[in-house]
Amino acid sequence: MPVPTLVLNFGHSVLRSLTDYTEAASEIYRHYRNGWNIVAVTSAQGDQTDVLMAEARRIGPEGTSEGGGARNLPELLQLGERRSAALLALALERIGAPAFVRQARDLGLTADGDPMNAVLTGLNTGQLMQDLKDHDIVVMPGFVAIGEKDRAVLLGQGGSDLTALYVADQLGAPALLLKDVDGVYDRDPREASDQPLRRYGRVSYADVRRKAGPLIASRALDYAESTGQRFRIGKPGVAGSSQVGDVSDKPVEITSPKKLRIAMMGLGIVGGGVWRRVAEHSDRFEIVRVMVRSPEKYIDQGYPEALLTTESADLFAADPDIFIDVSGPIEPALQMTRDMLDKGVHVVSANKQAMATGGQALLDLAAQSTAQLLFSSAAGGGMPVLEMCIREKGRIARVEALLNGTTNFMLGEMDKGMTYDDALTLAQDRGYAEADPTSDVDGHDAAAKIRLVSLLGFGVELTPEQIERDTLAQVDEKLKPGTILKRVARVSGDTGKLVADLRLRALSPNNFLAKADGEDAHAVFDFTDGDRYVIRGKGAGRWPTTESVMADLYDLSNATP
Ligand SMILES: NC(=O)c1ccc[n+]([C@@H]2O[C@H](COP(=O)([O-])OP(=O)(O)OC[C@H]3O[C@@H](n4cnc5c(N)ncnc54)[C@H](O)[C@@H]3O)[C@@H](O)[C@H]2O)c1
Ligand SMILES: N[C@@H](CCO)C(=O)O
Repeated sequence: MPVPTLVLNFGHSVLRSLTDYTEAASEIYRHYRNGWNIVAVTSAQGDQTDVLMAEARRIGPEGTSEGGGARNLPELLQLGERRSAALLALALERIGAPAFVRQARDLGLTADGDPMNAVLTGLNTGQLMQDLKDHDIVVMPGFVAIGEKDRAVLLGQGGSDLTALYVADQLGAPALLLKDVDGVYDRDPREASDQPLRRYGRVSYADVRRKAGPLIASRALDYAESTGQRFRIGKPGVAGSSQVGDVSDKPVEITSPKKLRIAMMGLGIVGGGVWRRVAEHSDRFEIVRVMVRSPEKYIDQGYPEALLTTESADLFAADPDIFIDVSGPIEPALQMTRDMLDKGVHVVSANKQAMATGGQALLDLAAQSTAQLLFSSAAGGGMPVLEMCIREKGRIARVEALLNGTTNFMLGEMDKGMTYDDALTLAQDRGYAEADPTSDVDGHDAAAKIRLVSLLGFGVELTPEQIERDTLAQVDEKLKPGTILKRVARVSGDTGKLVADLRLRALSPNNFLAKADGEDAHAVFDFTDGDRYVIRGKGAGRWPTTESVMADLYDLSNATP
């Protein structure tokens, strides 16, 4: 079965500053981890199109305007959307999400008529489907298509909404247009009024025109109505949205999400990343206390002394809604996780050793608690391997995966001629390795992740001793000419008999796992019905791991009334 595709459009209103591209990448990642392939269509940032237009007026022929007068104007004006696509792809790359930029020409997106207001006529859906199969996420500029004589043409005002709706329609995929409002309201939210604002769950094309004219370009709305296409309008990071179609429901008042109080343990590579990203979302989250071993070290780095503590009791006393564990050792992390769940505090953990040791008993405790236990970042870094396990449990026959970023990175560097020691030092410098990196090289780290895959994907608890493993010291004896060496985690079987190991395997260069570069993580899931899914991401590092923690935080925020 092909992976379902979702088309997202990032409008001008959500691409105002460079930071907004980070938010857009997060939005894409959250959908990707939920099992979607993504086509992300970009608008230009802020007023980029106006800036380009002003340049054209200065340099171009007399009479150059949005209405026409210069045949080469589309070549210039398309650059805003193309720049946006490249920036978004870079933001995705930073968090380790797979991303491939495609231009209208590559995808055979064609249009006819007025070069400033052209009408879309075709898309090479076969090419786009292939790109999605190969890369999972395709980023493309909106607003531009290829017209007569292979020249660029533009789609008029709000053209990227139209691009997204057209592409979604051609693929038979759902579309979500992302704006700075989380749906269609009964009046423009910018208008001052003492009446409460109400959002539509479902809203008709006619009501969108009547109540929310500036929200979506009329050409895009006309296109959807003429083809009977339903689509959603929403806001990055917010679960609620409005579905545009034939009918309207009664709009309802929406309350803003409660600001969640966070107590955190650990402020290292991952903790430092989480701190910064949470600070960018001060409307949704607030860090109220952080437990570290040596506060002086963090005060020197500029963290506020008043928030730091060495005492776990202070974290409980801070009355948090969420406990984030980004420490390394099993204890006190595991006991604190249990105690927090007992108190009804949600837990987000990156601590794979604590989660694997807690095992089924910890999951049972969480199931009895009013709070949730989320630990997506504990395995695979930014690769959503545990999400896939949870989603597909009961259907999985075998998982093959690269689950340790440090060793994958080291194998790549050693293959290029670096020594084992230098490769390990570099992995540590880049923040991939554990505090004690023997855990990475001897397979202890990957074994904990294999235990989490077994637990969530197969419902089986394995002990570390049940996982046979090769250490990285065995590289020379395993390498074969013409092959690529990877240390592959493998889990297969069923609840009756599950077999798991971690082996250095000499793979053919065509093998999907062999194509993972550097700290990349790849995983192949084979299902009992013969289906196969592959997923990718970065297996380690500050930003990919932070993104995974942030996605768990957003899930909690969106689920909290
Ligand atoms: N670095 C990565 O790429 C990555 C990826 C996924 C998961 N993880 C996991 O995330 C966690 C943190 O990793 P990191 O790379 O940030 O490690 P790090 O060594 O950079 O940071 C660990 C932090 O935990 C603190 N800490 C440890 N024990 C503590 C205790 N008892 N009380 C208070 N603070 C304590 C340390 O002082 C430090 O601030 C680990 O469990 C790791 O396995 C790391
Ligand atoms: N040290 C771990 C961090 C991610 O869990 C790795 O290299 O994979």
